[in-house]
Amino acid sequence: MIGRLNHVAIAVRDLAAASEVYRTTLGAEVSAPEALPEHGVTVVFVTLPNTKIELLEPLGAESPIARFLERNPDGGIHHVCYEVDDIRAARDRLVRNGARVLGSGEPKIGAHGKPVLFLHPKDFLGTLVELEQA
Ligand SMILES: CC[C@@H](C(=O)O)C(=O)SCCNC(=O)CCNC(=O)[C@H](O)C(C)(C)COP(=O)(O)OP(=O)(O)OC[C@H]1O[C@@H](n2cnc3c(N)ncnc32)[C@H](O)[C@@H]1OP(=O)(O)O
Ligand SMILES: [Co+2]
Repeated sequence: MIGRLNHVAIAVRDLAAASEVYRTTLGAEVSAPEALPEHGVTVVFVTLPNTKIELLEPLGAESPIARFLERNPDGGIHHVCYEVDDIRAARDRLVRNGARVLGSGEPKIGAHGKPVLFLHPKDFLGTLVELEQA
């Protein structure tokens, strides 16, 4: 069911400093920051030849990454995102198999303008999983 690895997300406290690490120290192409209030994050994407790295900074009091950063003050890998051909069919199959879909269960539009869903980390080996419509 899952296809390509779309991105690996890293939660950070300071997006400008994190972007500089990827741009200058690692020599990568880093996008301009984009605020996504509906997701409670500001994001930049690092483009790699085979996938992307998503750097996330909390946005707003209700950010879903706030507690993660309290537990991991230096930042850390927050989620992996896999592409699926049909996100609603994937969700229905996962729910039938007992996985927990986070939030309302309805896909939201993600950072690439495509529908996304999140799956509970406790159901996937301690890793938060994002699904994105291919
Ligand atoms: C940029 C837009 C979009 C895109 O298009 O790419 C994005 O990526 S948005 C990214 C941010 N959005 C989300 O993460 C939405 C889904 N996330 C959530 O709903 C919450 O973050 C969460 C997964 C429910 C966790 O919320 P939190 O407040 O941290 O809950 P708890 O403190 O109760 O944690 C419960 C339990 O789960 C462990 N946990 C939490 N986060 C992670 C994580 N990222 N990876 C692995 N494990 C995680 C946490 O440690 C708790 O475990 P125990 O202590 O053992 O109970
Ligand atoms: Co993501």
